[in-house]
This record gives sequence, structure tokens and C-alpha cells, in this order.
Amino acid sequence: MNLSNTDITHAAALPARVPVSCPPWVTAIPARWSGSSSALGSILGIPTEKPSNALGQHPPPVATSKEEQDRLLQGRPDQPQNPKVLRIAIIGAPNAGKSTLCNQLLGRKVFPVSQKVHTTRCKARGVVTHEDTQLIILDTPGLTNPCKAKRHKLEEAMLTDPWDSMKHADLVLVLVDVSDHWTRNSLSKEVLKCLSQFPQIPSVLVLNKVDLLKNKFILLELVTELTEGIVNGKKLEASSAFKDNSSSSARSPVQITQASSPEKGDNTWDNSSDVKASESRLGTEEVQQPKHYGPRDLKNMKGWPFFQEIFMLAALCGEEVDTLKRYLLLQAKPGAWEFHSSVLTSQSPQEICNNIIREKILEYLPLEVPYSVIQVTEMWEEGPSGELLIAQKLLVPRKSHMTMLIGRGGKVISRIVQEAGQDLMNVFLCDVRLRLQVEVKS
Ligand SMILES: Nc1nc2c(ncn2[C@@H]2O[C@H](COP(=O)(O)OP(=O)(O)OP(=O)(O)O)[C@@H](O)[C@H]2O)c(=O)[nH]1
Repeated sequence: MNLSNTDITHAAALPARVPVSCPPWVTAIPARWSGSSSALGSILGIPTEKPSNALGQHPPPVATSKEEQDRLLQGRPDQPQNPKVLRIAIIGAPNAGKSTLCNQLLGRKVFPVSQKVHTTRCKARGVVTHEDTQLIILDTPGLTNPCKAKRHKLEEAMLTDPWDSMKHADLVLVLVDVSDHWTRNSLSKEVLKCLSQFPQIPSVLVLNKVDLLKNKFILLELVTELTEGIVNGKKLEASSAFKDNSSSSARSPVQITQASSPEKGDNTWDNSSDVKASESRLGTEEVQQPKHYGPRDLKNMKGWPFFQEIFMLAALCGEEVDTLKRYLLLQAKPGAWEFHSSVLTSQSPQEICNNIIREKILEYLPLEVPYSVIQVTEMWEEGPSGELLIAQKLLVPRKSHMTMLIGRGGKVISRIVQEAGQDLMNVFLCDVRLRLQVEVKS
């Protein structure tokens, strides 16, 4: 079915001009929704993102055409004389918040995020360039196993990409969702396998979604379990020296002090941890090196005793993300940049757009329904006033799916158009006119 003549004019009440207070980098003027001959369309307000990220940087806008993006990707990096670089793989169970954290580190949303698992379908790179340092962040699909992949009909890439990312990483962040009662007490076998396969790569434990914890005491227990009581070669001794039990923030009720890291002036534990573990060092004993664990060893392991740091944060609201970012910048080693400083992601503009629309479909359609929607881009053009005109067809296998996707009176699809359009404006920093059309795949 074609949704002809079901125009929804969301923009009627929206401002037609960028307010004077808009940041100077907003160059395009949002146009009005001008109606369409088919499906649903929307034109939305102004980019709403923060003008700079936690380190006071302005992340570069994303190219709006594939040609421009290719030119940027192929161009020589504009690196300074003594460049530094760090490639970071972010791994963890599906839904741990990997893409949310990537977006926060980048300062702009370029990776899709949703409440449903397996939002990220393949690896993608994000780039943070800060002064002489480039962080290359490898967002990966949630680690899963072949059985689950088969059950959910996941692409091959979803099994292999996290491993591929590890091969290219200088450091790995292992993300754990501390609000998930089922998974938070132990690292999954896939994560442990990944870590033990690459024992030479320094690893950092990141406890995410701390904002959702009512009782911060649990963090102490989790740290002990997920690290097997050892961090950076030092034994942690749990102490119950909690000072307060605030639940509203990721900020520490108590802190971990790590007396044994003389080279780290600004100790990350002090800044980022919610738990205080009074810690007894293994003294002058040598820091144990990670070994290659076999499947039998891994079977009995719940945590990884070779993390070099622990961070506790709330990626969604950006709490403590700047602390982690600063730490990552400090870990960078001398090396050539991979990208020009105006590159924010290796994804093409079309990939970003597909992912953003898919994210909304995942968010608003129930159960397995979103996974069967096929997206076909029918138009990607620059309009007469420099706005980006995008039209996409959404093919669904059944009429019932189409009814769900459109929603009563077009409510669902118009919401998808509106939110995706706003996100696209925030990514490309220009006016975007998005049109979606739903059809049953014949
Ligand atoms: N409350 C809260 N929610 C969070 C936080 N970080 C992420 N989320 C939410 O968790 C859900 C999953 O986040 P994603 O970033 O898509 O997770 P992911 O690990 O990339 O997921 P996959 O792509 O399935 O592997 C989304 O609904 C996020 O909004 C956080 O710090 N606090």
C-alpha cells in the first residue's frame, strides 16, 4: 500500500529560521515541510546538539555526500609533527551501551542506539582528534555466540566484527551494564574468550548505567567479581567505608584510592569510581601478565584479573565520560594519525542515515518485527537551498507489519520521521527533509 495523500505536516508550528542564538556553525535554514505526493514527510527544527563536547571541542560535521566523505577518508591526515594515536575497541554484551558511549566520546550521535539488542550490525569507526592525539574508536556489535546468532538470524559480521576490532586495537574497553541483574555479576564467556585471545592488549573495565542503580553498594561487589579482586596487579580489599548512598548520580559515594600508581598524577579512580575499596597491594610482587586461557580455564572464570583501570559512568547522560576520555588521550602512543582531523566517522552518510532510521524502527516496533524491515534509499540529493533531501522506502514482509509501522492515523511513522529527521540534522548540521514510504514487499 502506498500512503498517498497522507501527508502529515509536523512543521507547521516549527520556526522557519534559525534563531539568532544558534551556534555559528548552523549554516542552513530549516525549510518548511512542503507536502509530498507520497507517504509521510517531515521537516524539522534546528540542530539541538550541544555546541561542544566535554573537552570543549567542536566535533566536525559529517559529510553529506559519499563523494565528499570518500575524499575526506582518502585525504592525507593533517597530523602535527609528533602525532599520537590510540585505537580503542569497545566490546561487551548486547545493549551494554557501547554505541551510547561511542557517541558521547565523539561529542555527536553517529552510531545508532536503541533499547533492543543488536542495534549495531557491523563494526564502525569513530574519530576523536584532540590537539596532537587521535583516538580511533571501534564500535562493535554486541558479543554473541553462533547459537544465538543463528536463532536471531544475525549476519556473519556480527560474530566476526568484535574479534576483528580486537586485532586492530591498542586498548580494549569492556562495557558492563550494571543495571542488568542477569548479566552484571560475571563477564560473558564471549568477552572472556576475546580478552584471553588477545592477552597483550591492555584492557579497561567500564561499568555503565550507574545512574540506574539505587544502591551503589552493589558496585563494590561487582568490581570484586568482575576483576576477580585484582586490578593492575594489585589486590583489592573490599571495605565498607561508604560515605553516602546517593542514587541520583554516577558520582562516587566513596572512592577507590590506588596508592600504587605513582606515575598517574590525576588518578582515574579518584575521579570516576563510585566505590571505595581499601586496597592491599601485592606489594613489590611482579604484576602478573595475562596468559592465554584455554576453554576449561574460562569455564570457571567470572571476571578478568588483568584490567588496568576501572571506570564507572553513565554514558547516557555523559557522566564521567570526560574522565574516561582524558584517560584515553593519555594512553595514546606516538604514531601516525589514520584520518584527517575533519573526519568524525568512517561510515558513509547513507550508512549513518540508514542506521538512524533503523534505530527508530527498532525503538517503536514490537518484538522481532523491526528486524524484518528492509530499507531502500530512493533519493539522496541536495535541495535548492542546500538542504538534504532523503527519501527511503521501508519494505515489510506482511500487511500487519505495515499497519504497525504506520500506526493509527500515521502516528508511528510520523514519529519515526520526525525523530530521525532531527537526528540527521544534528549529524549533518544542515536542514534535512526526510520522506519515508512503507510498502509490503511483493
Ligand atoms: N539509563 C541509562 N541507559 C543507558 C546508558 N547507556 C546506554 N543506555 C541505554 O541502553 C540502551 C542500549 O544502548 P546502546 O548504546 O544501543 O547499546 P549497545 O551496547 O551499543 O547495543 P548493541 O548494538 O545491541 O550491542 C539504550 O536504550 C540506551 O539509551 C546509561 O548510562 N544509563
